[in-house]
Amino acid sequence: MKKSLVFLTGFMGSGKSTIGPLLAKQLGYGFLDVDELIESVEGKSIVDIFRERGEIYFRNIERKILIETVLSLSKFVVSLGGGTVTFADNLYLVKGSGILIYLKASPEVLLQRIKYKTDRPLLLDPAGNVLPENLLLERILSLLKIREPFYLQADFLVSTDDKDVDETVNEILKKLENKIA
Ligand SMILES: Nc1ncnc2c1ncn2[C@@H]1O[C@H](COP(=O)(O)OP(=O)(O)O)[C@@H](O)[C@H]1O
Ligand SMILES: O=C(O)C1=C[C@@H](OP(=O)(O)O)[C@@H](O)[C@H](O)C1
Ligand SMILES: [Mg+2]
Repeated sequence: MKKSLVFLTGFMGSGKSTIGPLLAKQLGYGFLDVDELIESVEGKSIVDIFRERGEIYFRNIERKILIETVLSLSKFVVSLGGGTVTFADNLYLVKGSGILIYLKASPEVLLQRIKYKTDRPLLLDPAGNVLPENLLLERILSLLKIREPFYLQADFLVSTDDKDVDETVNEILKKLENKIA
């Protein structure tokens, strides 16, 4: 059966939030970024939510928004957070409602894309500072090891390492042909 909901998953920095709106425009679909919705519902940044309430609180909000708002959308591209499909049975809920695409990037490319970013609490030190490059790469490698088995359950993956944003969008469009309503 053809679906009308497209989800982007992948590690932090893989490009979900960048590619999502461009893909939606090409498909004539709406666009939603789960992290942006969480920030607007909570009235604070992801960093502040993690700092003030902790990761489990964040995961429960993320899951509630997924179930109550996101899964019933139609003709939407949804950029998930990098941890969404790794928590509880979110992966199965997502796959049951739409097409899941894994935006894959190598650890080295991820490192280059995220090394100066301060908006991802899981990549900061306990004081909230950016990690030095060697420790950041270690963090990426250890998280990827746990998470990639989840990402690999996507309907298909697109490698983004050697592509610019437009090439990535075009490859997704090609792979989605005949699969969506
Ligand atoms: N080929 C590419 N695809 C996606 N993002 C890229 C690419 N090359 C560089 N970038 C940059 O990498 C970052 C990806 O961040 P973002 O889209 O927020 O990722 P995510 O939402 O997956 O964490 C952005 O700063 C984007 O400009
Ligand atoms: O990987 C994760 O657990 C997270 C990824 C982030 O989203 P991006 O993948 O869009 O950076 C955001 O949801 C939060 O910081 C947690
Ligand atoms: Mg994002």
